[in-house]
Amino acid sequence: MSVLDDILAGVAQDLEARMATTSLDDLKERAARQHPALDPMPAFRSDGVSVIAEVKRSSPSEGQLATIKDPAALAADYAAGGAAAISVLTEERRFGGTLDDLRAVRGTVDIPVLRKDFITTSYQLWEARAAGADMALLIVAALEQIVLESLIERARSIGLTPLVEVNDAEEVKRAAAAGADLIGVNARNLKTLEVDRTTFDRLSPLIPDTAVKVAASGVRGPHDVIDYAKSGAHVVLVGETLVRGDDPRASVADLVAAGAHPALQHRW
Ligand SMILES: O=C(O)c1ccccc1NCC(=O)[C@H](O)[C@H](O)COP(=O)(O)O
Repeated sequence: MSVLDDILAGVAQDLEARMATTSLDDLKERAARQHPALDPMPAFRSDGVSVIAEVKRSSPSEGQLATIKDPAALAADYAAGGAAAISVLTEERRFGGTLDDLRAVRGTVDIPVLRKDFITTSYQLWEARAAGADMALLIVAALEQIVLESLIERARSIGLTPLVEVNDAEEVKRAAAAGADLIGVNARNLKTLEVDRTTFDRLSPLIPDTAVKVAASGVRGPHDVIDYAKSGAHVVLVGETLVRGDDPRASVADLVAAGAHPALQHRW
């Protein structure tokens, strides 16, 4: 069993328990009471490299990373540092995240918020919107093509922007065929946990020019933002480096400043 299979099995059990206590109709009512979802794409398509800063307590690869008693305060620091969006890990068993974290972050920042989880059903998309998310992660490696296509469509229909994650050339083809326009290349192979920062450089040319390209994982500092930008990244998604540092606001600001260098302007 791969790490991803193991995570998905735990997520399915936890999902079953939530579905037994909260009906889909209830989620839809809560979603209807939320403000309309924010669109992250204009910021992602603007000049410079945007930063998605992640609230991440622990991970299968590293174990505990940071306690994060107040995810909303951390997100506020990220926003003050210039983050274009906040990613909130809501998976509990391996990442120590919750939907309450997402709700708290949503209640504090006015930039788009991503639900980072292992989504395989439309119920989880409704949970995301009901908690105030604007974006939802869809991992190609975790989904049959027909399910990927229907979740992209469902996400959009309820106002969420789907971030479609890939790790190899075949998955890029599948994401493009499914109509994804926000494609994240994860340097971390979710089956082996190996991080290979060259993955983005290899896959970037295969992503349609019309899509926003996100480089996820393994960003240790401004030099990695510059390297990813030179390979065509419009956005970087950063977790571990930010939660391990002493000053999240300054760390985000350093990444944003690196991505704003005039030599790295987008060519749409
Ligand atoms: O982070 C992990 O160990 C991990 C393991 C298995 C599935 C997903 C995992 N991480 C999710 C992510 O995609 C990262 O949190 C995100 O890209 C940020 O990465 P990093 O900056 O390296 O923390």
